[in-house]
Amino acid sequence: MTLAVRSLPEGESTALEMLQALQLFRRWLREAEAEECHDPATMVLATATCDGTPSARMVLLKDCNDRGFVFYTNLGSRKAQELRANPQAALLFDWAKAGRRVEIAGRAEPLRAQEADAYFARRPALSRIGAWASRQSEPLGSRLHLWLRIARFTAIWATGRLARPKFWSGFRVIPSEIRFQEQGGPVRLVGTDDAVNPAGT
Ligand SMILES: Cc1cc2nc3c(=O)[nH]c(=O)nc-3n(C[C@H](O)[C@H](O)[C@H](O)COP(=O)(O)O)c2cc1C
Repeated sequence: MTLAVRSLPEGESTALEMLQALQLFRRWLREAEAEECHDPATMVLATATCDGTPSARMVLLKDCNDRGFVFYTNLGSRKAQELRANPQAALLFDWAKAGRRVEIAGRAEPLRAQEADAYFARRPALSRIGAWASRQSEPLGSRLHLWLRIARFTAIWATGRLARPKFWSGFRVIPSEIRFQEQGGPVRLVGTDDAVNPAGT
């Protein structure tokens, strides 16, 4: 049973409503961090080609502020190529233990280089090496080839020169609609009176 859904269709939502929805999302994410066995920042990202052929995959949410939802990827990947051609995207968070789901639709914008640089610099060394070594969405020639690339970039990292590759960056999904769903258990209010309709709509 869906207990609470808040839908904010483009054109009908006010900026204030969207800020409240983003606040509620961050609260649910914090609560999921305490409850879920899997990483609650895991989300499904759906994209589509210009002719509407869809595709979906898991990615990790790396930031959510009042401007939207940020993830990082290889810019040669299928998802990045599709988003550059068609910025419409959908995200889905599934927090099974809490019986909560959040569905988001919006437009993906590439991050500015400075923001991606700052995030890349904060990543653990192995993740930075992985970003250089991985040719995402391309068939892996052989494991040996991948290991050789990892060894090569580990050696470069050891000299302290592993800046963000130009082919790796992030996108921010700016939401036009956020739908909150809560299932099962006792009815509980899941947001401010304005942000969420507990009766479900
Ligand atoms: C739990 C999980 C988290 C993932 N997070 C990311 C991520 O943040 N960025 C990314 O590019 N790929 C991530 N991946 C890999 C993608 O799901 C996907 O296989 C890869 O990015 C290629 O996708 P594409 O060819 O559709 O672009 C993740 C996979 C899993 C299972």
